Amino acid sequence: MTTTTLETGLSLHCERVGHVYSTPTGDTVALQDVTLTVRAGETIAVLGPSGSGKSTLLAVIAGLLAPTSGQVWVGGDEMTAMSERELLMLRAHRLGVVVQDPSRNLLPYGTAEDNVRFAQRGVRGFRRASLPTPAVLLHALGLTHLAGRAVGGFSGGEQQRLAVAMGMATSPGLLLVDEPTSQLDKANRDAVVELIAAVGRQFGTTVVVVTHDPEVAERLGRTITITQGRADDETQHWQQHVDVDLDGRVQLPDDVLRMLPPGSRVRVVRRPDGVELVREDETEGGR
Ligand SMILES: Nc1ncnc2c1ncn2[C@@H]1O[C@H](COP(=O)(O)OP(=O)(O)OP(=O)(O)O)[C@@H](O)[C@H]1O
Repeated sequence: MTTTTLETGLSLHCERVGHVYSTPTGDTVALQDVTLTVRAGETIAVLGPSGSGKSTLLAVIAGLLAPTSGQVWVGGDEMTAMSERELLMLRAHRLGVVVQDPSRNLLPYGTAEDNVRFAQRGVRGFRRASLPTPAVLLHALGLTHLAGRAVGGFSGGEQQRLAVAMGMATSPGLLLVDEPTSQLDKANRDAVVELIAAVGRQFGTTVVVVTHDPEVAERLGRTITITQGRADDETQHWQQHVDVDLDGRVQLPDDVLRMLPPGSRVRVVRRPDGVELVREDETEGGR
């Protein structure tokens, strides 16, 4: 039987992650209580304005920055409990990072193929044999026709696509991409976003894309919004803790109150493990 050592998508979970930058002029709270979950193989966008904490969050998930509070799990392993050596191994073999500004990811005098090969240089032994070849990666990013061309002359969109190919070169389980479209026109932006989503699907990779552009986020499926260091992960809303006060009252979360406005009538359905609140429509009200 042939066994494959290729990484399949890794799940990601951040639990109450916070980060404070301490400088001689004072502290900046960049992240506060960020809790989010990304399923294995899922592609998501982290959307937020400049200064909201997106790059800090990406650096924490990439293991490049230790959060000042909270925990991060990648593929079920607690990253925030790892030694430097373990983190190094995780970054080398299981994570792919594409930093902002594509040229910072590339060697300008090499060809596209050289660049991908260079990104694979650290992978040795039996794992090396199971990596996708430069030709396969360049094809996945629509760059086959440029494989032998020096990347110094590439357009912005071509450089960005190659940067993604390099991020995927070690066959990571989790690909982190920082602002992949900030320097592109609309047509190139849409093409790059579509290709990022497509390589995620093709290789089963979990992909997190940081962007300030709502149209980019929209094209990537699920969006986690980050504002002033706080993340709003809509999937977390499905499970939220509320307290029953001493008089037996419960303060419902705002989004639930929009479904069940104050004064509305609800049916309380008893379940073995709790209760369910079901809105009674006007027509059902008298039943
Ligand atoms: N090395 C640092 N030292 C001090 N403060 C920092 C540092 N890096 C970021 N910050 C501050 O932390 C906050 C979050 O910055 P971050 O770069 O994570 O935001 P961002 O959403 O990625 O912004 P941008 O899109 O402009 O890169 C900002 O107030 C920023 O000024």
